[in-house]
Amino acid sequence: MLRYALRRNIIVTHKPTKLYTRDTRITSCSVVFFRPFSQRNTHSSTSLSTPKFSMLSVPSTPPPKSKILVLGAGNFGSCLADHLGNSDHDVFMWSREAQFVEYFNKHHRNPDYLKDHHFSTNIHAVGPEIPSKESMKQMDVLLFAIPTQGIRIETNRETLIKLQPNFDRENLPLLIFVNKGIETDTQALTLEIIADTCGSAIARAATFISGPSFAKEIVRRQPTSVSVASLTESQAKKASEIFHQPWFRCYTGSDPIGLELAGALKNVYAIATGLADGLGFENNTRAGLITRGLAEMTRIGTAYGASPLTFMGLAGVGDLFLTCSSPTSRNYTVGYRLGKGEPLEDIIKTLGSVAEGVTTAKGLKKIIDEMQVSAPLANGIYALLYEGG
Ligand SMILES: NC(=O)c1ccc[n+]([C@@H]2O[C@H](COP(=O)([O-])OP(=O)(O)OC[C@H]3O[C@@H](n4cnc5c(N)ncnc54)[C@H](O)[C@@H]3O)[C@@H](O)[C@H]2O)c1
Ligand SMILES: O=P(O)(O)OC[C@H](O)CO
Repeated sequence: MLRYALRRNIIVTHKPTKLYTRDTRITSCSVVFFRPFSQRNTHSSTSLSTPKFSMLSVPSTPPPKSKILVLGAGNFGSCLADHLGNSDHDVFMWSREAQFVEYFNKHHRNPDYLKDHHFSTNIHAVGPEIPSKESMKQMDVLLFAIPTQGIRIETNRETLIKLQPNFDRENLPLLIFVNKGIETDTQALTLEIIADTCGSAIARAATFISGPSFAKEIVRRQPTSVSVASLTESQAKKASEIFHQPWFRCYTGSDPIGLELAGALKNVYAIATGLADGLGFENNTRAGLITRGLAEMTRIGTAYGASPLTFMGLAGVGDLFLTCSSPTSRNYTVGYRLGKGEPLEDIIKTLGSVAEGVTTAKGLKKIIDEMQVSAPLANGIYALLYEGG
């Protein structure tokens, strides 16, 4: 396990508010360091610091109006842009497609996703060029809603690489990430991808939001609760205030790694429950799979250095329960259609949207093999997707 940690250069610190670099000789070091695996207790929760979760009270005065740039105009990016626009912020939504930008600004509709929804007029679409240094300087918040991994390329990494020369490093905006996945080839979480591409100072400024949150329901103002975590709790609090509304509740914590892992792993277990449903198994089976999935993701997360309690919260069991039990989930749908006998390639081609569990299952397989964690469900899903069953 230590070998794994060193290869990946990830060490979880006991003080989650700081990021350290291992080797001060590497001045431009972009590696995020956490507590050494050798100091981790992989089975017991008692030695792990408990992230502080606090219920954020609804602010008595609305948060100041922020300038927010949302990167990614898919289901989740446009749904969150809508929520923020309706919360009176000035929202800019970047898309890499010129046609989208033109269409959205004319009709306030998304031609590809959430097609029935009329979006907030506080949103202005921008692109397809990568946002300039000047425009980035004016932003209080950058919200990344781009998938971790495309079918062939690492989409989040690609965007960060292009964007990073344009950051105003003296005056960083709040950086918020909502993607839920593990990069296939590197097995990196987003916090590591940010550190790799932009450096540890920018990784320190990152905040993560995760929890049971279908875009389709958020645009209809269905009450939704999410967890918000960053290495410094003040940033998580700031992000919460920007998003918080009576129908959109944010709970802050300080276990970004646990939150990220929970969000990524639940997608793999949703493929498993979808598969069982597609094969004709009933409620007992699904409940058993969700419960064993929760045990498995907690085991993997704990071995990774995350707090097991994070998996008991909104980003863990909350999102696992949602995703594993609803056909609204794309990951569940992939599993369901596999269970009905459709080939994976056809499902991916026709799904029309990302199902991060498919690529995450591949990255996760390497992680569980190297860490030697017992994960029969994740192994089974990997075998089904990539080894012909
Ligand atoms: N949809 C939801 O309900 C939901 C909820 C919570 C979290 N998420 C997570 O948010 C992330 C985005 O999901 P989504 O539902 O919006 O996906 P989506 O498939 O609906 O949209 C993805 C968007 O990203 C854009 N994109 C893809 N590759 C890109 C690249 N290289 N550069 C720039 N843009 C690129 C696409 O053009 C598209 O607009 C995923 O990690 C997902 O797990 C989604
Ligand atoms: O449609 P899915 O399976 O990507 O799930 C969407 C969200 O992650 C649910 O919280």
